[in-house]
Amino acid sequence: MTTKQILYPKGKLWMAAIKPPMYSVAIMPIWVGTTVAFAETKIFNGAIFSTFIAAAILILAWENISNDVFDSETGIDKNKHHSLVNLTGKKLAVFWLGNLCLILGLLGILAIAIWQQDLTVIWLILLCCGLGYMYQGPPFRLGYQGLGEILCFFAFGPLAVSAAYYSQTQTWSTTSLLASVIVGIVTSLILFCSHFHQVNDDIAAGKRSPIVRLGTDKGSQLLTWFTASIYPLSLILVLWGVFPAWTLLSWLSLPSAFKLCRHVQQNHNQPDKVSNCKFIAVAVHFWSCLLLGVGFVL
Ligand SMILES: C/C(=C\COP(=O)(O)OP(=O)(O)O)CCC[C@H](C)CCC[C@H](C)CCCC(C)C
Ligand SMILES: O=C(O)C1=CC(=O)c2ccccc2C1=O
Repeated sequence: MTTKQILYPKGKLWMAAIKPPMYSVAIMPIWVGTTVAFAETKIFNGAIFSTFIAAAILILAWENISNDVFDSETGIDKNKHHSLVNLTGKKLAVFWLGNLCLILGLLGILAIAIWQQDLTVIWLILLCCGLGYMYQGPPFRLGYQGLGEILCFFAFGPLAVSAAYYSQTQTWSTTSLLASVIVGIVTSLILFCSHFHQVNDDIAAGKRSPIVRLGTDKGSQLLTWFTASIYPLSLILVLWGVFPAWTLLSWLSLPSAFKLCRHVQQNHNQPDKVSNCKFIAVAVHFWSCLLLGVGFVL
């Protein structure tokens, strides 16, 4: 048994590599776009919804698998034992597994486009994939410049939510666009949180993540402001009559939001303690988006 295996049980490393909780990030834009479409038009196509969810999961799998491949080339993942490339030692196989996921995911989206006899959805999702590639792939690697959160906001927010809305209705909606701002913000919070414990590795590999740029203290303050922003935003939209009152159910994510901000404020400069904050952010994302969608359906 190697030292690595003694310190990190293989099963746990594989779970960390596959990141099951992260896949709610792919599901929620489709959920929110579809529920807004149902609220406004009473249209719901279950086959399109389930195909879109499966395709979104496959596309996010591609993003994560290829992230391990591209990061293995810059040396940034040399201490990341749960990188698929480090776990298997088979970079090429991992690369093609990622590509297979992408092809299958895009075939799902193509099926929706053919169903609709309209290529709009596929163009929107190709744009999302382009942003995903630019985040990590050469020659762009925009995540290394600290631009990942902006790409993440547009990919999982306006683009993915509008694509889901369009896949049901073949029209556009201002309400869906406004809901997508909330989805985009909470998704970017997850990415922002993922940098706190990686500052040293990021600096060593030349990655200027927002936390490397700002420092962990200012980063924890910014996190609090952005996390807090989604609650008054949804309240204003309800008071303006844009969102139904039931969407305030998303405020039930407040306990997770408080936990996230408190945890990061207390531990921002202690990598071992702050490393789990990404998963608290996933809980904020999950509950706020799930309940926002429920609020549109009720
Ligand atoms: C792979 C992502 C983050 C991991 O970043 P990092 O390298 O810091 O992580 P490790 O420490 O684990 O190595 C997420 C990046 C998100 C990206 C900016 C945008 C992705 C767009 C998706 C491809 C779009 C999916 C659309 C779907 C919902 C239809
Ligand atoms: O592994 C990660 O850190 C992330 C993976 C991922 O798919 C994702 C998607 C959207 C926002 C953030 C993240 C991650 O942080």
